[in-house]
Amino acid sequence: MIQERDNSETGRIAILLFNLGGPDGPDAVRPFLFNLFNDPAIIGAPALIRWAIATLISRRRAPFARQNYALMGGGSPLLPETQAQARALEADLAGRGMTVKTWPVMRYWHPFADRVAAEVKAWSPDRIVALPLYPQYSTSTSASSLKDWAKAARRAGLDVPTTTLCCYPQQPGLIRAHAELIAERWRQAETGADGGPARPVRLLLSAHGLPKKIIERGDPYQWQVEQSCAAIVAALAPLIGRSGPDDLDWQVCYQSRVGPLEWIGPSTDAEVERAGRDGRALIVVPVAFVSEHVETLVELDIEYRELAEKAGAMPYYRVPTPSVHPAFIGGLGDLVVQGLDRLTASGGRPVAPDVAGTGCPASFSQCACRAARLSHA
Ligand SMILES: C=CC1=C(C)c2cc3[nH]c(cc4nc(cc5[nH]c(cc1n2)c(C)c5CCC(=O)O)C(CCC(=O)O)=C4C)c(C)c3C=C
Ligand SMILES: [Fe+2]
Ligand SMILES: [Fe+2]
Repeated sequence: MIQERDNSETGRIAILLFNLGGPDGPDAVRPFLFNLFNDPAIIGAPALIRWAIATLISRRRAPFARQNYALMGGGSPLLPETQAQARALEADLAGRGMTVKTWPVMRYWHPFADRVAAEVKAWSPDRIVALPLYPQYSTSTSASSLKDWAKAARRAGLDVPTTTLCCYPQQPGLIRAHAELIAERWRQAETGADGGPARPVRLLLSAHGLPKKIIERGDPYQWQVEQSCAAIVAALAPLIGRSGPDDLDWQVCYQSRVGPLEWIGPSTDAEVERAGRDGRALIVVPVAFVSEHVETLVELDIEYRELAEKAGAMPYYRVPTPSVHPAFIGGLGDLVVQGLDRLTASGGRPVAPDVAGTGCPASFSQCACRAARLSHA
């Protein structure tokens, strides 16, 4: 349901859309990788050792990563995708009578937080909404971006009442967008629309993985991914004429493993192979990304598709990310309105938590829903 606002009530609102960032050309691949591996949220070693590790890994990984980015024209589409989401969100909120300006803020490549903080200060907003484009909270993503922003805002002398959206693993618009996008592919798969005979279908809900030790330290990411997946399958079932989640063949799995550490599982590649052994067609859904980039356009569309062909898990359908799906953008709009309401109710200060019953497993310092005293949406 759209929540209406009138302009005089809301003032000038700056919305920050946080994401990871991606190289904008071949020369940017190595410095982008360096920035990523030099982040203490990714490699938790002392600064000098981390710098040396980041230098080494980025040098080694760059040629291989460059080949993947070359398959998308040399650079990442993540920034243009995020800019399209920013325009769509501005249009959604304009339709509710709100004056907003939206900035993408990237963690490891341009536009960096320092530049955006200077631009936001020059625009002179009355309030700021910090909205990570990560539905599921992780210390390695949302927390890293929010810390980076807090430092940049201090350096820029930007001191404006701010509401921070922690995470929204079950936000109804997000879930509906996923379910509708899956349902389209499901109908094609079940009718054998690609020319082949229809086979039983397995749904793989694939999220970016994380090293196990990050989860063991209390990061709520995996728990929230599982919450998203359960909600998506529950919303999907009636759209495809099933009685509920138990009436569907579905599996949560984790992609994009990097480095020698043990990562959470099951891995998406192992699940693709298992689907082949079980004689299943596959529908693969990226559940932790909200836009297209190397992990979807190369890893899911090329690498896992090839694996599925080899394993006999065909046909293989990849569901698009929520991107500018109206239900998803409307859901982001609702989150913005709810965040601003909390800020108003608290007179500009973070509000008392509504965390009872969320079951969030994170320790106090590790999930913004508690640290920033916000609730899960
Ligand atoms: C849910 C989102 C993400 C989590 C969690 C995450 C953790 C994480 N990532 C790496 C290492 C790499 N990630 C890379 C690309 C990449 N990662 C995400 C999202 C999450 N990462 C996105 C959206 C992208 C795409 C960037 C783009 O192209 O625009 C890469 C670079 C690609 C490559 O070389 O494979 C690396 C490296 C780690 C180590 C990690 C958790 C500790
Ligand atoms: Fe990543
Ligand atoms: Fe939490």
